[in-house]
Amino acid sequence: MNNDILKTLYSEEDIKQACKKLGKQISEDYKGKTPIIIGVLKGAIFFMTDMVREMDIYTKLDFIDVSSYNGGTKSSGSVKLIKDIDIDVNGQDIIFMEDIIDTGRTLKYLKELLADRGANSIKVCTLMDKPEGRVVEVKADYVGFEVPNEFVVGYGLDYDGKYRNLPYVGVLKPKIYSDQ
Ligand SMILES: O=P(O)(O)OC[C@H]1O[C@H](OP(=O)(O)OP(=O)(O)O)[C@H](O)[C@@H]1O
Ligand code: HPA
Ligand SMILES: [Mg+2]
Repeated sequence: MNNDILKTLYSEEDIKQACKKLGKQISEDYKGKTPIIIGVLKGAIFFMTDMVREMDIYTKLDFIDVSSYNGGTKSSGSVKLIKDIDIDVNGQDIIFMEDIIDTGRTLKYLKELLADRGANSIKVCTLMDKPEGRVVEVKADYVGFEVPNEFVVGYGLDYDGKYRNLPYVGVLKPKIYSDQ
């Protein structure tokens, strides 16, 4: 699997440091509150579990599963809800945990969904932001890294459902896409 990677963008250590920094910042901003942390499956699994353990505040955890890439490198343009959250978010403070914001479609969909359900506040924490990929306007509140306009894999992010379990984030060799 490591052989398919052209270059590493963020090492395990880089990611660990980013989680520490963001966790500290969120703990300060939400002091005295109990935000609901919603992990956006599947990409955000590792980032979420690492992030919440860097937070020194009470939290409640939930998950939502949405998909729009179907394992490929291009957004299908429509976001499909696969699994909803269980918690009633009315009047609650929400923090979405995302692995990446690219076109912005997923985040726009999620923010509108929870705003309609009466959330008190909705913020977004993402490991990576790819501003050049943006198609709809949406902003993250907490960002680990601003990434170049390349398709990245690892630490939760997939190509063809694979590479999520790489402990770092990298760029695939072009031959991997052209073989498909
Ligand atoms: O800003 P966008 O262009 O909407 O892209 C970002 C979203 O796309 C990926 O999810 P994907 O739909 O691939 O599902 P997955 O997390 O299960 O891989 C990623 O995990 C984000 O949730
Ligand atoms: O660069 C990416 N890599 C993996 N999944 C993604 N979903 C949106 N952008 C990406
Ligand atoms: Mg994906």
